[in-house]
Amino acid sequence: MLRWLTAGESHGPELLAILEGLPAGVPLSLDDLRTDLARRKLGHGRGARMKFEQDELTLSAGVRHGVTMGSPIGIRIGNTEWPKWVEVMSPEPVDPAVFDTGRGAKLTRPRPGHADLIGMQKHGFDDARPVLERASARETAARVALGAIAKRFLAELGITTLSHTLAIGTVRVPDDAPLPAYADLAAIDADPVRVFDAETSAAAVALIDEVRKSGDTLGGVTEVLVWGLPPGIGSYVQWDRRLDARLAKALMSVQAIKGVEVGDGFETTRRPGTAAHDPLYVRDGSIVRSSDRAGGIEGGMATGTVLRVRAGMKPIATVPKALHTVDVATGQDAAAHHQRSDVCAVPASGVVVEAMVALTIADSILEKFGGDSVAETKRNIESYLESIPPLLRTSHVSVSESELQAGPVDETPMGDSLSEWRV
Ligand SMILES: Cc1cc2nc3c(=O)[nH]c(=O)nc-3n(C[C@H](O)[C@H](O)[C@H](O)COP(=O)(O)O)c2cc1C
Ligand SMILES: C=C(O[C@@H]1CC(C(=O)O)=C[C@@H](OP(=O)(O)O)[C@H]1O)C(=O)O
Repeated sequence: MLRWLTAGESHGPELLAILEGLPAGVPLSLDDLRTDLARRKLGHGRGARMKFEQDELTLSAGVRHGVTMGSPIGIRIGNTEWPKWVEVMSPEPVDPAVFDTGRGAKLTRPRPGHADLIGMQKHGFDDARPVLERASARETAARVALGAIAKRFLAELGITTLSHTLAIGTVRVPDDAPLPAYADLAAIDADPVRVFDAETSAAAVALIDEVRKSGDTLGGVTEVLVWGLPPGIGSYVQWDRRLDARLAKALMSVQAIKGVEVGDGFETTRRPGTAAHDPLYVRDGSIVRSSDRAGGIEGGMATGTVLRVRAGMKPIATVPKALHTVDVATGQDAAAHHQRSDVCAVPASGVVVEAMVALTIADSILEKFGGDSVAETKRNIESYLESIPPLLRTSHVSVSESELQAGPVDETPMGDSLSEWRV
């Protein structure tokens, strides 16, 4: 079992994270984590803080000479903004005058859509500061660092993960646009909004600029793709073992994510059964699917084809054209608290969602295959794949109906396709 926790406030000294249960023998460098931390800060529409705050990374435990040891991994990400917040966020009591003006002034005009008001009710605060400090998506830096480790482990098993932006506000990648391949990751990261379609990207950038000028904010949709999964991780036998349920929980836990779809998701509900599923055929010695509508999960288990999940993010709640609220210090109508903030963080949310998918998949892999070293996990996967009876073996690549019809009559004996697996 893999487990992980984070701690830390948005303007505190640092974020902390612990990852426990990762096998020994996973090669891991600080640069693996730094690369993903840098990806999370990018995206047209991010606020000023992304430009001046650095993520000061330390790997404090669990890694020796560039390889995991099987012990808990400890991560520290220093907030370089901390010197400005030492008094406001001090763990020791400070002069109460700090709370009269400036940074320390009490926040009593809760932002609709953020955690401010309910957090104050729940914890008995007369100031939204302690709420927003932890509700803030600054915490996602810690999750992305954890996810980078999970991805490194998965890469050792031949499993690769990619995220990309599908929609920003009303601008959306056309339904018939081709899916990106893992090789397209660098191009996606180089795009200002992480969209794998030049026309859609330009339209999304223009929309963000327009919305920024009008003092508004935007949400959107991201998609994560995972290649190389062994079939059968997850389970149909109990609600909390289902892979789709675990992914939905992981994705919904990301700040501002309001919806999750697996495969064609809600679109599937509008189709008849004959056009909603992925029919099976025999091709080149194994069972192939003629489409990928299910997104690589059937009955709560990975099918072994590409996994495809989507996360929908609501628009940023700190709207510059401030929303109507109430000043809870006076009981009067007011405009919601607003300082700097992101206009659109959908590209960054994709990197966060990708991290949560990687952690969830790594956990499911370890649940089925175990292993105290990555070599042991690998062996267990290989022997499981070997044990699948020839007539039950499936291909991890789908082939379209038209290709299947055009193709030659298949003479390959069933079960000869195991070499396709990249473990
Ligand atoms: C990467 C990322 C960046 C975000 N940046 C901001 C921001 O600058 N301002 C803001 O008000 N909300 C921002 N949010 C969203 C808030 O964290 C979120 O709206 C808040 O936690 C309440 O949403 P919830 O109801 O889903 O928890 C961001 C979210 C993510 C994932
Ligand atoms: C700091 C990060 O995101 C922050 C997430 C966030 C929020 O309310 O979620 C609000 C903003 O913080 P601030 O109000 O201090 O400008 C973002 O900058 C980050 O992603 O590293």
